[in-house]
Amino acid sequence: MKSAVVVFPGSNRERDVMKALGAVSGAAPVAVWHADTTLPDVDLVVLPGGFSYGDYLRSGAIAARAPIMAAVKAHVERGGLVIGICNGFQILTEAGLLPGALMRNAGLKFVCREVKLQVAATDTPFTRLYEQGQVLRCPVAHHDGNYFADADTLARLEGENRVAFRYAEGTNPNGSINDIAGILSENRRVLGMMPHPENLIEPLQGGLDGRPLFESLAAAA
Ligand SMILES: NC(=O)CC[C@H](N)C(=O)O
Repeated sequence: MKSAVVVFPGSNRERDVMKALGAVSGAAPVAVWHADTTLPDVDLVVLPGGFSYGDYLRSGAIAARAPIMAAVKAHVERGGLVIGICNGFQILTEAGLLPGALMRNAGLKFVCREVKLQVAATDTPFTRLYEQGQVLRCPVAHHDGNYFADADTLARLEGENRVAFRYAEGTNPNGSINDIAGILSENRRVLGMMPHPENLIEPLQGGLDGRPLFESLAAAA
């Protein structure tokens, strides 16, 4: 699987996700700078976690207008795979590539802890190696993770089975509507999620629950 990881000023999880992709797929991802205007020929584009442009204006709002994003949109239009993790999810909603918005956490505090995630959809290139309903451990670290969408959008997401992950067992850390932790685009090739699967891919990190996501991608591409 060929992949590119977009680095913005203030990204801080790009190394984690590059390591996860390299370890699972055997191919080192290419780092692409936000000011670049073209992507290399890749199957997967990753928008990593962090604090792009210092989270000024709104988390992800400035990054969504960075020069590289036109190439990311063209990649999506070609049916390419994209995953946005945490700040990457915020960037995808701000860019209009996924519906809804990530608001300030309901508790108005930054949360950095482990949650439980339930796999809500397995017919996706990101989750096919999980079991439907499987509960995973996964870390979160954010202040703007409170997913919101209007009633029509929510009905559509639920009706089209586009919720990939939900917070499980009362662990919703941010007030997200319907316990939504991650959603898919209409063609199921773009995933945005707040938790960090790249931080549970080897025993040294305390678990392997994030690994099947990267293995699913490696098998899909
Ligand atoms: N870990 C992250 O990607 C943080 C995301 C975002 N900047 C927030 O705090 O909401």
